Amino acid sequence: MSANSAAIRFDEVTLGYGRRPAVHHLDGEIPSGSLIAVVGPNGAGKSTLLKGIVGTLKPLEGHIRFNASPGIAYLPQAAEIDRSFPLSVYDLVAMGLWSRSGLFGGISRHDRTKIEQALAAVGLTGFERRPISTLSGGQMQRALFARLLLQDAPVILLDEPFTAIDAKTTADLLDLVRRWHDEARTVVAVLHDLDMVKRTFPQTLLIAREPVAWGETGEVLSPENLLKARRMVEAYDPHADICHRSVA
Ligand SMILES: Nc1ncnc2c1ncn2[C@@H]1O[C@H](COP(=O)(O)OP(=O)(O)OP(=O)(O)O)[C@@H](O)[C@H]1O
Repeated sequence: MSANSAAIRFDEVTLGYGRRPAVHHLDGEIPSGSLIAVVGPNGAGKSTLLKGIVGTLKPLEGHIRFNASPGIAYLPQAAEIDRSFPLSVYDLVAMGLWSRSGLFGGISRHDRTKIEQALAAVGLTGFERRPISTLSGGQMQRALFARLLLQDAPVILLDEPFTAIDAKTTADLLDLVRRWHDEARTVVAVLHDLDMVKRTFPQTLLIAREPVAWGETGEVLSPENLLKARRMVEAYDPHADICHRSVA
């Protein structure tokens, strides 16, 4: 992927449920290799945006386009992950290889080494046989990051990856995010901790059912923009139909 090309391009995208738009007037691009935070009030449409990028939600209007062969690794919000599923930590992490080896491709010696390395990278060596239902929230998030490591995708989407995660685990996992950025992967993370965003994410998209500001984090997270975003979400009509406002 070339340095300044768009990893993801939005053409006047509307995303929603049924015919109700949740995010609209999304027009712009995320350059390849970006480390970008998506922030906004509750209900602003952040998770909806990630689902649109992953493809689990088809745009009601407009198009989302990718640089050739996107390859997306996606970490949903913790609440959306079923931890009662009878799966060991090892098998959960090994699932990261499926996109390339296929479900029945078998695990080679080389794969085993990679799985062990991923477990070591997140500090879970020794947890291989543990059922995921017995992990703490932080340990589960470490296992999910190990799976992301194995997916080896050029685009990584993280939905509130550090919510209810302690400082040590957050610091360890943020190191992996920085490593992905250094490897020129495109990382898009939904976050609520604005201090963390300012410290770690050079780019930010502030969203309130539509983009409010998009660009350098320091400029985007101004008190004026944050106030505007809050007012826009509060004023949004949840029963509104698709809006065909033209983009001037
Ligand atoms: N499956 C669904 N069906 C109908 N409406 C939905 C669905 N999922 C989300 N919505 C609505 O879409 C809007 C945007 O929700 P979304 O979860 O994307 O917001 P968010 O910015 O991620 O919020 P939070 O910070 O609270 O996680 C909300 O009004 C929400 O109620």
